[in-house]
Amino acid sequence: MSHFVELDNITLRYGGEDTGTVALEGATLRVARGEFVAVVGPSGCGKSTLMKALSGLWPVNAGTVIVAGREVARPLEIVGMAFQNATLLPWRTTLDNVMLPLEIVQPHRGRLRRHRAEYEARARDLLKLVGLAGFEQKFPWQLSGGMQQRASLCRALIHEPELLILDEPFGALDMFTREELWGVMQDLWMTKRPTVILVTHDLREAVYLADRVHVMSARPGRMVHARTVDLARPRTLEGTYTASFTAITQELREHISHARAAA
Ligand SMILES: Nc1ncnc2c1ncn2[C@@H]1O[C@H](COP(=O)(O)OP(=O)(O)OP(=O)(O)O)[C@@H](O)[C@H]1O
Repeated sequence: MSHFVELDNITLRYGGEDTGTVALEGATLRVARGEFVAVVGPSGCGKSTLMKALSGLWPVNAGTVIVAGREVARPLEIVGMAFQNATLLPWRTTLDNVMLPLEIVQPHRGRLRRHRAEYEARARDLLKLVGLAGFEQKFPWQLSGGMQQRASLCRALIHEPELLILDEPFGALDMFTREELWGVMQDLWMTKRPTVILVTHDLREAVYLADRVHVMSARPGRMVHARTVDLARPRTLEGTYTASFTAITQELREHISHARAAA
């Protein structure tokens, strides 16, 4: 069966052959369409690098990257991204920040002028879904960090990307806000069903959100363990304290400890 995302035996090196840093070596990851996958691993193991390879932002030295049946050779347009910092443009309102990808990505770019009302309604719907109704005309600096991150999730989804890459999107937030946004993210995913790849340091976050969690080795990174999370959805915060949930986080923790010790 061909998967929506196929990273096969990737090697990626920053810098020259002799002096460079080998960030990934023999990394393989397959994700089916509509799946939610999390990637965890020791610090500096190459998680963000894997996302750069996947999105076409950085070319690989060996191996293949295939998304939606096509080899990735340049930055992908069917991808939405959100990072640790919300990176909203301070001079744009929340609504205009969310609509930004529509000004860049085709076919929306060509349609935006004539169909602005339709697109604006889509942006307002998304903002409502994440609890930001009424904040459309506020500027980023008038929002809390958690609200900015909600807006950045809307921006990542506005062009209805088939693939959503989330690199530590909740990492800079306090624990309560982070937990709240897990629920928001789960709702967004259950409503829109994009394929999601989430990089995180937080094992509770990974298990709460993902269908499957992949553990990477220390650098040079490759996949060393995959754990299916077969807990019913929608998942709840209370559920993260049950024995079946903590058994999974514990198992993942042990794999990460081994990966760190082997470094
Ligand atoms: N642009 C770059 N040039 C040179 N080396 C880089 C570059 N980006 C990352 N690296 C190195 O590649 C390795 C993997 O980095 P990467 O950011 O992918 O790890 P990570 O697993 O996401 O880290 P963390 O968990 O700390 O966020 C690290 O040793 C890092 O220093």
